[in-house]
Amino acid sequence: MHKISIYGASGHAKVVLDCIRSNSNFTLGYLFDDNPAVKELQGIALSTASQKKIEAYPLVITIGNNKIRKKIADQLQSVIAPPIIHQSAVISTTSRLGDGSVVMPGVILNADAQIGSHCILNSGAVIEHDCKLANYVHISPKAALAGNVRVGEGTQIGIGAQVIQGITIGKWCTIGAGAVIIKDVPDGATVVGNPGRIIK
Ligand SMILES: CC(=O)SCCNC(=O)CCNC(=O)[C@H](O)C(C)(C)COP(=O)(O)OP(=O)(O)OC[C@H]1O[C@@H](n2cnc3c(N)ncnc32)[C@H](O)[C@@H]1OP(=O)(O)O
Repeated sequence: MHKISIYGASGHAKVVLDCIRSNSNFTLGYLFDDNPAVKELQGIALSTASQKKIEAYPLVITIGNNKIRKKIADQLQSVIAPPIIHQSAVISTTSRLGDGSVVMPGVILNADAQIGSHCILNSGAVIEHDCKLANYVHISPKAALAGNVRVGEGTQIGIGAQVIQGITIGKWCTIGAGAVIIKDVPDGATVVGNPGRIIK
């Protein structure tokens, strides 16, 4: 079994811990958090993030906010963990997942999809064939991307949102909960509703 450390004692971390527990290849190494006031998560004691401990095992950054996850990843001098995949996820053998990415229960990742590093594919998300997601993307629970969708770095697709086939969504966008995206979305936009409209 390979030890994996996690950085960020958050609610998101609890689900990543479940993913680690569901996977016979991995067991928990250290658990870190920036906030010295946080002492434990689910009864697991936090470790002091000394460089020696940070480097001891490959790391997954368990911070849901995409910008903060990127900031921490840029700061840390550590080997990043291979993708952590809950055993209930259905992952095409022809798809690719970058290091530091996490795949929550019930995800479907279909043929030839390519997922960057430090991404979150959250519970029950569907990522169809040939989708391409850049680094630090978060696909929230039950969101669905049809075939050939492109998603730029740091973008969050909100819970239950749907994106039709062939759409390109830019970098650091926010797609609102339940939005239906039928047109390309420029970098940095916030889009809500059905059909999706830009509000920021
Ligand atoms: C495991 C987990 O928990 S993963 C986390 C999953 N979480 C999500 O998916 C959250 C997604 N976030 C949202 O949907 C948010 O509402 C956002 C980011 C789109 C907008 O948030 P804010 O920037 O704070 O916008 P705000 O709440 O001020 O709303 C602005 C306007 O958009 C509307 N609006 C906001 N969100 C939505 C939405 N999802 N669908 C339709 N309209 C919306 C508001 O009603 C408001 O309209 P008004 O100006 O006519 O009053």
